[in-house]
Amino acid sequence: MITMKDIVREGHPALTKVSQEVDIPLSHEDKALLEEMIQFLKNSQNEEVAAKYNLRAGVGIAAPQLGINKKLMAIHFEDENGKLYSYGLANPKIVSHSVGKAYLAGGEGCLSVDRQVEGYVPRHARITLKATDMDNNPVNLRLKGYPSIVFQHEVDHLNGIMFYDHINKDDPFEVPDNARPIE
Ligand SMILES: CNC(=O)c1cccc(C)c1Nc1nc(N2CCN(c3ccccc3Cl)CC2)nc(N2CSC[C@H]2C(=O)NC)n1
Ligand code: NI
Repeated sequence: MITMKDIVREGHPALTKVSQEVDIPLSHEDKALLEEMIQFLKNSQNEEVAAKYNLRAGVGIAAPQLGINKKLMAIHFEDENGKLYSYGLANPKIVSHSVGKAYLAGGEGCLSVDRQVEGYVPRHARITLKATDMDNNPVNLRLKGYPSIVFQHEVDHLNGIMFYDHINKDDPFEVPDNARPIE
């Protein structure tokens, strides 16, 4: 099972590299890795399991965070309406996005960053994302709100980008024009 010792932290080269696309259909190894990544997210959100294995809670994780520079990422969470987002994705690509921006009012956290980095992370408000899922099916997702932010955070990891790269250095809490806060 994946635990915090498997997650590389800031300064590890895997986090700033552009990862490689994976072959489709997925190899057994890549599919198994996606399954393990989803299981980690479920474990991290379960109070008992997280306490037992000292896991930090996350709703997304990308293979570079495990030191593996492959374009593989996992997302697992329920939104406020109880809609389940649970995906193991290969070669995700943002194919279109809104002009408008959005940001998490609470800022962003990352399993590979062991410190609080203050500031708003401006991102596209809405995105259309294409990818291949764990069963080798094409996925075409139109996302907005919190899900849109989470998917963008993880796609960034596959391109070697950390959330704080987006924070305005002069004014971390500057609200970009036509940006909306996501509570
Ligand atoms: C510094 N301020 C903050 O962190 C921050 C502060 C306030 C609000 C938000 C909204 C913040 N921001 C933020 N909160 C989260 N979680 C909220 C708690 N939750 C969780 C916790 C416990 C059980 C189950 C669950 Cl579900 C896990 C997820 N996650 C992310 N990110 C950035 S996008 C990828 C995602 C990620 O998984 N990071 C590890 N950001
Ligand atoms: Ni992260």
